[in-house]
Amino acid sequence: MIRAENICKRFRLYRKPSDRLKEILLRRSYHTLYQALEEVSFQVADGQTFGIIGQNGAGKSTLLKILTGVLLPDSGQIQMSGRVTGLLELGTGFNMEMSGLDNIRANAMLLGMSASQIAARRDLIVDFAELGEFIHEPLKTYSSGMVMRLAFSIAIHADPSCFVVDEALSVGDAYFQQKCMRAIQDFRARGGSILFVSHDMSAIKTLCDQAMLLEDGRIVDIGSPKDVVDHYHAMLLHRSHQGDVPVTINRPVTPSEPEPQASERPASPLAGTGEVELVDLRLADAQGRRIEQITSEAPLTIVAELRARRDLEQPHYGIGIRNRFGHSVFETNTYCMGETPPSVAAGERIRVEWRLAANLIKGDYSISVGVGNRPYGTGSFDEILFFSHDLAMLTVEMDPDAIRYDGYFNMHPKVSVIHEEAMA
Ligand SMILES: Nc1ncnc2c1ncn2[C@@H]1O[C@H](COP(=O)(O)OP(=O)(O)OP(=O)(O)O)[C@@H](O)[C@H]1O
Repeated sequence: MIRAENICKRFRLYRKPSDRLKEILLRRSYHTLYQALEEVSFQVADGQTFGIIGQNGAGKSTLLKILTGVLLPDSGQIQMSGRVTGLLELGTGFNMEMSGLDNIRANAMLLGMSASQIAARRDLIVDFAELGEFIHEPLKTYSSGMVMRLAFSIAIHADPSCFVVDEALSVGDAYFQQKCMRAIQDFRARGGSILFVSHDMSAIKTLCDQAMLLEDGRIVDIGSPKDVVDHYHAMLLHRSHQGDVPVTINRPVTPSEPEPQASERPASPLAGTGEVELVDLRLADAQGRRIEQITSEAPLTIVAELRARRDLEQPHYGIGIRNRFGHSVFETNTYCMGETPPSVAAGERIRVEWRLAANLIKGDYSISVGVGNRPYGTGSFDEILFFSHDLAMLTVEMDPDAIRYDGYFNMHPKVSVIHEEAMA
């Protein structure tokens, strides 16, 4: 278990390296203070996977360094039931002049392992790292992938109660990454907890039990991974928006407020300028009847009725379908489809009809809707006027006449089986 309460960390920033020396010699302040973490509190139960997300510079690495003991917080309390290990900055605590074997000894001691524990684990660490004869060579002769192998092997064999999984893992080759993932899954199955820091939002939603969103060193949201990732996406839209009217994120939950009951909680953050209003969203079958359930493979129509409160010179309309894990199974928009919808005048009402084949596997899906203006690049917009997930639900039932399959979609396969005598 990890309980972090009101963690604060400030860094001194110097304009020039020589200012540090001047500060000591002249006993005058030559620095400014940068608040990297402010009042960060959270809890990770044993066996839980806790995701930490946020943009570059949000404070994720600083928090991990504090949890692993690499940095001390300025204030705040941390309670944990054992040690937290992970890769962090590769080679923290490694001596590049020493051999792999000597580094195992030194690094394991830094992690708090006793001499007898190190002796007992040494062969396991060496075998897992698969460095062959390089284990006797100085680390300066290693590639970054080889350093990562050694660092991971030590960290996972150091009997942590919590393991940090972050982007440093991606330094390893595909074979070793898979091996690491299996070791992490075994660790979790034995009741270990995991702090997972990633920019891969699908992985956060799939792997984590809870997630926390950091922004400028503060917690912006904490809760179910799907909600927190949605909040993060809304924040990114907010950032990319160029229009005169700012995007607001309609998500009133903050960590200091009591968590609302699930039924009271807004389904997903609604991001937008308020200049386009969603009047109605309905799902219809081939006969145009309003539905909430459909048979796989049947034609589906999604109708979004919108009202513009201002002129939109280059409007585009988007649609998204997500499965119950919040994974996008399909999303597109009129810009990405090469369409050029007509401009819209203030006060005008628009009906956007999407006709799709619902060739999805049996399950529950949610519908997302977006409206942007002035597209650029491969699918970005200068202005995000409306964007929200989970606005309607759709249940897909299996078509009894369709093939049986697993995965997300029926890709309508055709197959040929050719015997040797018939091969060219
Ligand atoms: N030793 C340091 N001295 C001064 N400032 C620092 C130091 N370490 C981090 N910072 C600053 O603290 C802020 C948070 O940095 P941190 O590395 O924790 O962010 P992050 O969320 O991990 O970002 P990224 O996703 O890019 O890894 C940044 O603005 C960074 O410049």
